[in-house]
Amino acid sequence: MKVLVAGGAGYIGSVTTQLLCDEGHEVCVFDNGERGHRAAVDERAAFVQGDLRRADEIRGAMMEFSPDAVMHFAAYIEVGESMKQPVPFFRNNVSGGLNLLEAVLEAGVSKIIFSSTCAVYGTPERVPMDESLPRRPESVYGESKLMFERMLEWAETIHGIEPVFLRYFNAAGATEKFGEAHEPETHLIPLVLQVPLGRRDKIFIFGDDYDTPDGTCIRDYIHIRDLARAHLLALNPGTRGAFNLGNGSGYSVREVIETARAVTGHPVPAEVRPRRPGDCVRLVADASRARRELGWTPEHPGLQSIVADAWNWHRAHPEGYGDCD
Ligand SMILES: NC(=O)c1ccc[n+]([C@@H]2O[C@H](COP(=O)([O-])OP(=O)(O)OC[C@H]3O[C@@H](n4cnc5c(N)ncnc54)[C@H](O)[C@@H]3O)[C@@H](O)[C@H]2O)c1
Ligand SMILES: O=c1ccn([C@@H]2O[C@H](COP(=O)(O)OP(=O)(O)O[C@H]3O[C@H](CO)[C@H](O)[C@H](O)[C@H]3O)[C@@H](O)[C@H]2O)c(=O)[nH]1
Repeated sequence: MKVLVAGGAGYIGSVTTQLLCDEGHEVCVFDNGERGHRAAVDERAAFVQGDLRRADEIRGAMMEFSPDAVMHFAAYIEVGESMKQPVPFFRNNVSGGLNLLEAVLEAGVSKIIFSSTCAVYGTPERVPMDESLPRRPESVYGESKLMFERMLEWAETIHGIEPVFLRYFNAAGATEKFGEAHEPETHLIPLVLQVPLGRRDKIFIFGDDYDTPDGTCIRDYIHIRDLARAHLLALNPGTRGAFNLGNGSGYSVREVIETARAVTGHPVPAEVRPRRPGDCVRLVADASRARRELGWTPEHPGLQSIVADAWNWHRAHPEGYGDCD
């Protein structure tokens, strides 16, 4: 298939592009390079530098490439930043998304696979979390993702497109070629690994007084290879709707740090700091629907292998992609 990957120079988009190319799909990455890296675009894919907030740029790329399907990763992603700067988030994630949707409809593409998030649920009423939970985001980031889900739902009703919402839990890990290089980095696993890399002295634990066995927050870390595979499965005709993507196992912040110690052989000093505003105590996926309807089974569910893959990539790329953006 011909697949246009918006945001394909970023962390999850780069690995998905790699897997699409491995499977023989023809890929065009559309990315403005603001938060991604040219070096993260698989050399087998075409690359168009463009910004979703410029309707003509995405329309031009869509018309020129004429894809069978679109994958939409391009967004601002950091919850804390969204609570300080809501307007740029809505501008990018909602208005940029709308430009993409308009171009999709104009080009007659029916399949769009959207990178959504467990943040659309807000604090869950129950854990593990399935797709029937109410969507009540508690951040601008989550709200912006929900707004785009709703736009796609209306486009499905009115225009008959086939939207797929893949609601990721915590993306982690790497392939040999591509890994996580956000600037600034806020995610736990790459930050922990910066300690053995000699780039920071210690890791801060944001709160150890939560109602969990060791007092620290629990997350469901999912390997990006598994996330990328879900995108390929979602290309199947007829697949539509929302799918939670996680392993269904929760690990605490302390368990992640312990795992990093075991993987790297470094003592990784840790210091407890106050809670980070907006953190939920426990987010764990019930991904039964993805297993049942996509035929998706995570192949790298163990935290140890997720952290080991991230560590191998960071060791090989201590400066990330080295483009210092
Ligand atoms: N990383 C996670 O744990 C996680 C969890 C849940 C959902 N998600 C979602 O997955 C998607 C990918 O996340 P990621 O970690 O790979 O993020 P990322 O920042 O690494 O990648 C996003 C890419 O989109 C590009 N981009 C952003 N705005 C753009 C625009 N207006 N026009 C063109 N390109 C633009 C950036 O340059 C970057 O290459 C995001 O939509 C994010 O909300 C991520
Ligand atoms: O230096 C750090 C960094 C993180 N944490 C803790 O580690 C856990 C995981 O934090 P991350 O920042 O790695 O991930 P989040 O769960 O906050 O964020 C994830 O889920 C969000 C939605 O809730 C967004 O989708 C986001 O992009 C995605 O990575 C949290 O309890 C956080 O407080 C620390 O203790 N120290």
